[in-house]
Amino acid sequence: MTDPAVALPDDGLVLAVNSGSSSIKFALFGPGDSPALVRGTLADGARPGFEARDAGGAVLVCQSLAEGTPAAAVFAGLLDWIETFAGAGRLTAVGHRIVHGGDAFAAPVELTPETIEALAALTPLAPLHQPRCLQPVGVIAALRPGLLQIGCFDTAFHRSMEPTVRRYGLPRRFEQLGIRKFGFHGLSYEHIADRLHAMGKDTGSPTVVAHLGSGASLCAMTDGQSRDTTMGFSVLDGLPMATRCGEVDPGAILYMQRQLGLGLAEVEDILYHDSGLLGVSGLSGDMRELLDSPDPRAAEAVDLFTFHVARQVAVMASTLGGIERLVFTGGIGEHQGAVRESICARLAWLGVVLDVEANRRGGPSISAGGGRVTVLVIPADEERVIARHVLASLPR
Ligand SMILES: Nc1ncnc2c1ncn2[C@@H]1O[C@H](COP(=O)(O)OP(=O)(O)O)[C@@H](O)[C@H]1O
Ligand SMILES: CC(=O)OP(=O)(O)O
Ligand SMILES: [Mg+2]
Repeated sequence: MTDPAVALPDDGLVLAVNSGSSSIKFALFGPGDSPALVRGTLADGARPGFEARDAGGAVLVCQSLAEGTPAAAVFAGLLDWIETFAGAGRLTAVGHRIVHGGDAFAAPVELTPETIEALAALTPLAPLHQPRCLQPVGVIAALRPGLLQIGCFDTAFHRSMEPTVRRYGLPRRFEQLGIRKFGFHGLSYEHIADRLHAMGKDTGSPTVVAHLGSGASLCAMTDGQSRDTTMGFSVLDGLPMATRCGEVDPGAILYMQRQLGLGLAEVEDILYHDSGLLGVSGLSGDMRELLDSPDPRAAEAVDLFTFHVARQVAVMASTLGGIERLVFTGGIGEHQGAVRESICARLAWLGVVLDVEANRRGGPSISAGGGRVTVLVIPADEERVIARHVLASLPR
């Protein structure tokens, strides 16, 4: 991107906003590649407000607002709090996770009216996510005109995938019309690649990273680059997720429409909002609630999830020609030892052997000595990658 006309002062701060399907996470960073000073979550809708904690996890602020408070008021509260907490004028730039960069956006970009319009035009490619990512950009632009905002793309990390990996078995003309695998969760995978490098790990080793959160996908990685991923043209493909279906025979979708008479909007709603863990259990899309439930349908939904994760790990290993390392990240990957355990049990044939005690403690290394595959748990930190991209784009 062209250099924005803003430099980061020595006491400048960058706000990173990570808008996901089930949460908006944020973090504040100072200059240099150091951990966040403040982390928090923000919500609009039924329970609007925000909460922020310091680096040690102590609550700094917890602001609950009346139901129905618009997002603009919640962000206004956050920006005001940052000024009170850090001092007026220190916030120099805001970085945003933008889920879809399409073909045009391969690197972080300044969010101007023109680029925002181009990104909004990609909404049909990520109808659930793109508006959620762009809303805070518009809100902050209105609240703080002139504050530099930069977009960082989930899709960008996967541009290293080979043409054969990206291509679907459709007539060529559809590929020319842009129907191909894009892949998502790229900022999370970039963070894992950075961490593996910083931990002194051999990044050449064939590695499969499992980002298991509300949205879930796998990435096959070597040399810090994506070689394959389970999500595709849209965020529906691959693993069953909290409310999204994952891999489904396209014939079943045609059947729903032609034979069962469901309309397009109805089918779209089912695939994005009513499928996955929620759809199969009929109870919840939240893994914590399913693991706590005595209902057999909850166990069936968890089984479907671990079955598909293990199955797709083998698919990723096939692209890489082997697997030497498996990394768990994301809310489920970091916090649900029981889910990791059943995924790893299904992968024993690949040489995955878990150290049960280490897995209970949560890692970072959770594989047993004799296994052929090193298994790690590394916390997701898309916010840090966003902040690093923002800092790299500011003139010194
Ligand atoms: N501290 C935790 N303990 C147990 N499970 C958790 C925890 N945090 C998140 N999860 C699980 O992770 C999932 C949400 O993951 P997360 O990565 O936060 O989602 P997203 O970023 O996609 O909004 C939920 O299924 C939730 O049950
Ligand atoms: C791409 C995607 O699925 O994101 P999230 O996990 O935030 O839903
Ligand atoms: Mg997330």
